[in-house]
Amino acid sequence: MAGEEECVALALGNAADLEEAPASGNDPTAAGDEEEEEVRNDGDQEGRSKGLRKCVQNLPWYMGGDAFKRLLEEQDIKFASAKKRKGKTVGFVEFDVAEHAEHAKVKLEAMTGSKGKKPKVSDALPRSWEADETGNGDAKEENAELPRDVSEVVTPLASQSYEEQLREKRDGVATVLRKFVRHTRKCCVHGTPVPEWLTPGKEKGGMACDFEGIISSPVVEGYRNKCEFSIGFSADGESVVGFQMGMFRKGITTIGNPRNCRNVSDIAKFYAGALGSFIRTSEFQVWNKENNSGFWRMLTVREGRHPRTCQEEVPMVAEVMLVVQVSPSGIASDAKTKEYERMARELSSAAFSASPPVTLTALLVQEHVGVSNAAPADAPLISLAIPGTEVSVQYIHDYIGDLQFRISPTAFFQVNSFAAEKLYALAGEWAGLGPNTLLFDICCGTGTIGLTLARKVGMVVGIEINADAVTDALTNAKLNNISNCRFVCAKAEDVVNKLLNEYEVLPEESSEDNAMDTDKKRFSNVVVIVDPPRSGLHPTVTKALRVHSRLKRLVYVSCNPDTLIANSIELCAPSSTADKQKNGRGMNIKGMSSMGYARQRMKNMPNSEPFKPVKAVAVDLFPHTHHCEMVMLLQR
Ligand SMILES: C[S@@+](CC[C@H](N)C(=O)[O-])C[C@H]1O[C@@H](n2cnc3c(N)ncnc32)[C@H](O)[C@@H]1O
Repeated sequence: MAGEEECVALALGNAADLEEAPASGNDPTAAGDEEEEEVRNDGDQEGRSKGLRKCVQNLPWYMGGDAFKRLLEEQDIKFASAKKRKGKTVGFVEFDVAEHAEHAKVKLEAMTGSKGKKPKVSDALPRSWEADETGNGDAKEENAELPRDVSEVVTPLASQSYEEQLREKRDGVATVLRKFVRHTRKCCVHGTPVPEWLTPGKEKGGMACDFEGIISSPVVEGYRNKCEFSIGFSADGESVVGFQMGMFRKGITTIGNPRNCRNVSDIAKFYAGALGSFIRTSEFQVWNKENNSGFWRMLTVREGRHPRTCQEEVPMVAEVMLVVQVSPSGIASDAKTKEYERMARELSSAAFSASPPVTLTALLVQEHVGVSNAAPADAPLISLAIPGTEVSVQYIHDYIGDLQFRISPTAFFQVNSFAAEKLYALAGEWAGLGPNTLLFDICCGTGTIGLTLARKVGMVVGIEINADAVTDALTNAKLNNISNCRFVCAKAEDVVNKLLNEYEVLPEESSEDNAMDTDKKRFSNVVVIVDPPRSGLHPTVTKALRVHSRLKRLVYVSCNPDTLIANSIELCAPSSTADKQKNGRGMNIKGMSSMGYARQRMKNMPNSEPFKPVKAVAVDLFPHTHHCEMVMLLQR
């Protein structure tokens, strides 16, 4: 999933969701696996509701240490917290006296903020239960930035017909295919010959290749098989399980009830409600994003379908996994354990007494103390016994076509299984596979793409960074009696070059009867399918693919058309005759778009035969949102 952005819209709050398009109003920058830094003043937080709380964007991060704190102290400013994500910094500061607030605002705005931008000081969005105390009137009325319902944030296209949504996404992908031409042409400097595809005629509409439009999702309501809910305060100050009402970096921390979100399933809504009811009886606090305190942080609901319910309007769900993320610091171990057991009893009782009863297959707690909800893949997972069931498991199963897939809590799986079937079938068709093909599935997750195509090829080599996903992929091969797959747990950038060169690929004409010989590692052709996270492929991977001359066919699948095009510039731009830059030195990438950066990286690309874009298509995996998957075939 592909997924995940930094796309315009808002993302789910977990690292896994970097790879997929968002379902929630969490800050996309919060979803990343990027480094985060925190400055926190653990001092007096009392009285914050009646003080003057300000949100500072573009905080001068270089002052994040002592100098900034000193300035704040001089002004008698209470510094709640600040976070740095992807170079953007947001802080919350609080004053007792309006005069101090004005004075500090002037001082802060006179500084140079992060990335050279001016700090912007605005009122932190008041929450309605604070309104009376601050004398600001009804916070909800005043706060034009806060949407009326979280569904406006999570499913911004929901008010349009599905046809209109598809048109909008199709046009968006057509636009990036035009940008592809413009940016790649800019790489043709110093007399570099311009390939024909860079001067597309009118029939191509200025696009780099044939564009086959958009494939619709077979299911458009409640299609998500995975939802990551934040736990926090609603606008009324109630503890709630739902989605963030806007971006944290805009000062929005309020959580909205997901009841009107059309992409969320009834089961996910049911469990968000059930956990919400439970935490309102808990002595432990919900997570407060402004000062990074509290216990209950997130709920992930994952669903696996019954076999053979594919393409039905309402998916029949056979298995459900719940992962509740908590921040356990400072809580005694036995108090925690008791609360986990109480939660297991409450959730299972709610599920079994619902009419009709709701499935519950696996219940886990993820303990994570970091600032962002994006827990590392190895954050401790505690499996809870579900009362009334004999065994506790840590995974669920879903189906792609007639293959069964085991899915572990942190493993990626496309969130719209029905539409994913269409996506994988198309990728396989375009890959032009045969019995002598060696297929690389780069960023393979639980092995979905490789395993669904394994019977058409000689051998599949999958590469995946998440160890649990690789264990799932190996299990999935066995579950489906597939024996010609190898799955390697590694960063693709660390192993792709070595793996590509490990197998002998003989040209078709010289191939003998035994050209496909997995023991001797000989094949007659090699094909690569890549399906990276939203950030795209690492430059080492694009370089390895480009310089591997035996690779003639590459299918790129992505939930982020921008990074797909950026990587395709590196794969398809003609080699320049100009001197190569050394190690990217001298590059000033500040504020550069992904495509601009790709053009810069082209300057380091060794001379090699470029690929040519042949055709592209969009596949709508995320109805009601701005997102879609894109597939492009590159050949040479
Ligand atoms: C969009 S998902 C695609 C997964 C799979 N193809 C599917 O459709 O289910 C991207 C996958 O890339 C993996 N990933 C992220 N960075 C990676 C890297 N540097 N090397 C290898 N895999 C990576 C993620 O863990 C995730 O499973």
